[in-house]
Amino acid sequence: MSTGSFGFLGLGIMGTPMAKNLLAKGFSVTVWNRDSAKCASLVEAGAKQASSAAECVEASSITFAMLADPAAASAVVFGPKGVLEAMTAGKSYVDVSTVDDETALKIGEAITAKGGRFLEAPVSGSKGPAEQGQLIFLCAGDETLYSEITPQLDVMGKKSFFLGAVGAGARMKLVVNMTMGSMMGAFCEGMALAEKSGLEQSQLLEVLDLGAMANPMFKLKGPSVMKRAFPPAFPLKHAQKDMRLALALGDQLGQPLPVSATANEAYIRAKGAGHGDSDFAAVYEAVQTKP
Ligand SMILES: NC(=O)C1=CN([C@@H]2O[C@H](COP(=O)(O)OP(=O)(O)OC[C@H]3O[C@@H](n4cnc5c(N)ncnc54)[C@H](OP(=O)(O)O)[C@@H]3O)[C@@H](O)[C@H]2O)C=CC1
Ligand SMILES: O=CCCC(=O)O
Repeated sequence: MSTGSFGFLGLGIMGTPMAKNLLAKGFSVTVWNRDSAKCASLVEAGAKQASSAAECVEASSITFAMLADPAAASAVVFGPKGVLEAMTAGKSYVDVSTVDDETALKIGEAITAKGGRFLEAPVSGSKGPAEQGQLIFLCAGDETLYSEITPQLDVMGKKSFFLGAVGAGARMKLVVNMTMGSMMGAFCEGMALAEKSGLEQSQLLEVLDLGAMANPMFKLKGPSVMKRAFPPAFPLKHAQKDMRLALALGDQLGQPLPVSATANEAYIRAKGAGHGDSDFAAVYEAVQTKP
């Protein structure tokens, strides 16, 4: 292991391009994924492949993890042949998955109890920004580690924030995604009502894009909604997980979130109807009914 050796756990829609960007800039990267087949394109791009999360941490000074949800992030750290088995003083762990603050704290405490350093760094931005190295990192935890990995964060992203103690990154990420999920729900209702009332959805998109509500998300997802084709960039099951975690945070804090709670119902309905692996714009399927 050299000081410049990086690990990457979790090679899904986001983890794969993030790890590829590190490799493309010449960093030494060892990868692991539960389904080992997903390591192939990374190995082709120059990565070494580990046979377990523990082996990946063993081979790396700093390990990034991009995992589905709190259960996955915890399983990879605390499970058999997991991160903790190889965590020692001198090693660092950067969890870029979207989880709740309780999970981030639990993981952070376990890493530091083994002598390691911990940074949570969930990202804003989706598949395209991950491929283009344009993510936004929402970091909290060990500030020295944050400063040390600035070159790597700069390869994968366009901006990084340091928000303070562990938990603040998760909370910021959940607030952002809750806002986004509600916005997408309202947008899909607008598209459905436009169609039902005899308007052209393409004209609604144009009107929205010229006014105060213009935003990259409506512009990007509008054509998908019109075609009712939802190849996953941000899987709907993860968007619903984020709504659920944000609502739980609101509940803990006594913060009413009626708009987001209602939007969450639409995501639950879309997931139940089999759209969990589609892009989150497929929430349209839960609000659209045939004319
Ligand atoms: N897609 C997006 O636009 C964005 C996603 N995020 C967040 O990033 C994280 C990853 O998202 P994304 O890449 O889209 O998701 P994917 O569903 O594409 O990838 C999920 C990853 O988690 C792994 N995983 C799931 N469960 C387990 C488990 N029990 N044990 C070990 N590994 C597991 C999967 O492994 P396997 O391949 O074996 O199933 C896979 O590597 C999520 O927290 C998501 O909310 C954040 C910003 C944007
Ligand atoms: O967590 C996913 C965020 C998707 C995005 O920011 O576009």
